[in-house]
Amino acid sequence: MTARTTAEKLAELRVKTEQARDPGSERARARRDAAGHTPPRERIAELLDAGSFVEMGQLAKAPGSPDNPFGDGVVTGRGTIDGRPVVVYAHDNTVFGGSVGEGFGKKVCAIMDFALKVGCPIVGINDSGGARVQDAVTSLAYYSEISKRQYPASGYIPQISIMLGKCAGGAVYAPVTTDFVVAVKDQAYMFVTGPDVIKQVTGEDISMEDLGSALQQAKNGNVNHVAVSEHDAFMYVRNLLSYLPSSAAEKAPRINPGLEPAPTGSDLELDSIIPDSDNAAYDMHDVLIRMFDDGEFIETSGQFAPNIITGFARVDGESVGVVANQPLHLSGSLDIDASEKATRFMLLCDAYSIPIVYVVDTPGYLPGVQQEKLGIIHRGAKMGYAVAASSVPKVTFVVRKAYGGAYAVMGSKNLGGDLNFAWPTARIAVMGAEGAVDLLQRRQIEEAGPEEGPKLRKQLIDMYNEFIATPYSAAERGYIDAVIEPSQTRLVLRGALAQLRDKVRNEPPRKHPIAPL
Ligand SMILES: CC(=O)SCCNC(=O)CCNC(=O)[C@H](O)C(C)(C)COP(=O)(O)OP(=O)(O)OC[C@H]1O[C@@H](n2cnc3c(N)ncnc32)[C@H](O)[C@@H]1OP(=O)(O)O
Repeated sequence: MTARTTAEKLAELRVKTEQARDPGSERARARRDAAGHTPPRERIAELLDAGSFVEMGQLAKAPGSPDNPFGDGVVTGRGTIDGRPVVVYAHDNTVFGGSVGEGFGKKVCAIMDFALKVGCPIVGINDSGGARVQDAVTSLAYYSEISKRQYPASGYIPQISIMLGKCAGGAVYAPVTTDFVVAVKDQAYMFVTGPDVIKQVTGEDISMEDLGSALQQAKNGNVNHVAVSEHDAFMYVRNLLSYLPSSAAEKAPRINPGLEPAPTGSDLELDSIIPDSDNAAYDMHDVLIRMFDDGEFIETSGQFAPNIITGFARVDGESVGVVANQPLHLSGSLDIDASEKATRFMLLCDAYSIPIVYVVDTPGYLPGVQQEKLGIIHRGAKMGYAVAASSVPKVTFVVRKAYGGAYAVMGSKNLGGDLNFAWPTARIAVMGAEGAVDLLQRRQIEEAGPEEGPKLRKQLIDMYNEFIATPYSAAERGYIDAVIEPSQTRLVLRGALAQLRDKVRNEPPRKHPIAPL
């Protein structure tokens, strides 16, 4: 064979690179274009800083046939978001349906190893049918290899999944093992097995929409955020990453510190935000946007357990995680879903050294047969575990009700809150006035007769609210550090977190604690 010239070798490289650019079959690409979906490299380009993407493994192929397409169903590489390094992969649905084969698996494992080495986030853009059926055990082996790497990555480098297509099997299990899952409405579908397999196995008829739409999966907690378009998903993830450190060895970036150092008109509005009536609802978001820098709050898992709000904001430029009750849903009570949502969020904040701010207005854990049957005892207990387990600075504001066990797990000082404040509108007690009076003074009320009984009950309720369920009995005992005017909240929080910046907690020597049942 004659030696080829340098020019010929360069030409060969150009041909291969061109073939690798969009390597799916014409039919598969036409199907993608007709669905209005974008190719993986365009998706990556939109997510990352312009021109920052450097591809790794572009010429990888599945073994077996020289005709196998380049890339093997996934595009992998590195780039930057807001100038900070990230590793990224995007499934190529036009090659074996974006399923995981040997070349694919090796590429994803290689960039995961790379991210672990340099300590930077991994963002996965998912559009895949899961394990490659024709590859049998090889694809299962590589899914396991990927999962194995998710473990050391967990809590060390942020892992984020963006769902942009119909994803099944491992292509949903791997994403839910990451820190955040973002799915696009009317485009992303997630299920362990699709409608056809379900029909075959159980005989149940269900549409793709009802089974696995982004909205459906957001309601059960599989998805943290539903985006309205691919672009929206990428912008959400860029924003989300700005609240997180590149790795647990670093701090999240401090952005625009020093904003509004004196009370503002928006602060003053907090003084009239709590309704006079105990049972009137209000939107906790209206409180939150007045507590943090620039009125910005990025919510996570908004559609799952909306009775508790979780998300990120900034205080004097520093990232904080927020856990707040939402009186608009279930009166802000804690049910199983709320407990699991808040638990996961607190442990995530703790892993990335992000302080936690609690904003409390909850009548307690949700009573009910269904909740008990589903195990609220052990599932609800997780929340207390997470508060105690989190060693990051924790600052709590009780704005209205803090009743029963929910008082304890919403960042109480007794369970590990570092600095705890209450508004004068706070009611801190074992239970609400009605319940307490009916439990303790039932006989007295009955003896007063049908005329006087209800009047006496009302008097006792008023007395309980006036003298017992107040922030002052907690302040007297040191469980509340100060009762503050609501309009002071933003600046008090700023001062509290500045004081707690160097907080350290020494852990006892052990391998790891064990979460409640
Ligand atoms: C550990 C695990 O992951 S186990 C789970 C294994 N995966 C599965 O059971 C899912 C199998 N796939 C499916 O159910 C469907 O393909 C869906 C729901 C994901 C997508 O459905 P549709 O959008 O209708 O796409 P369609 O079924 O036509 O698939 C598109 C192409 O991808 C291929 N493909 C999809 N999934 C896979 C897969 N897992 N392995 C290999 N090829 C696949 C299809 O054969 C098809 O190829 P073609 O273009 O040569 O015809």
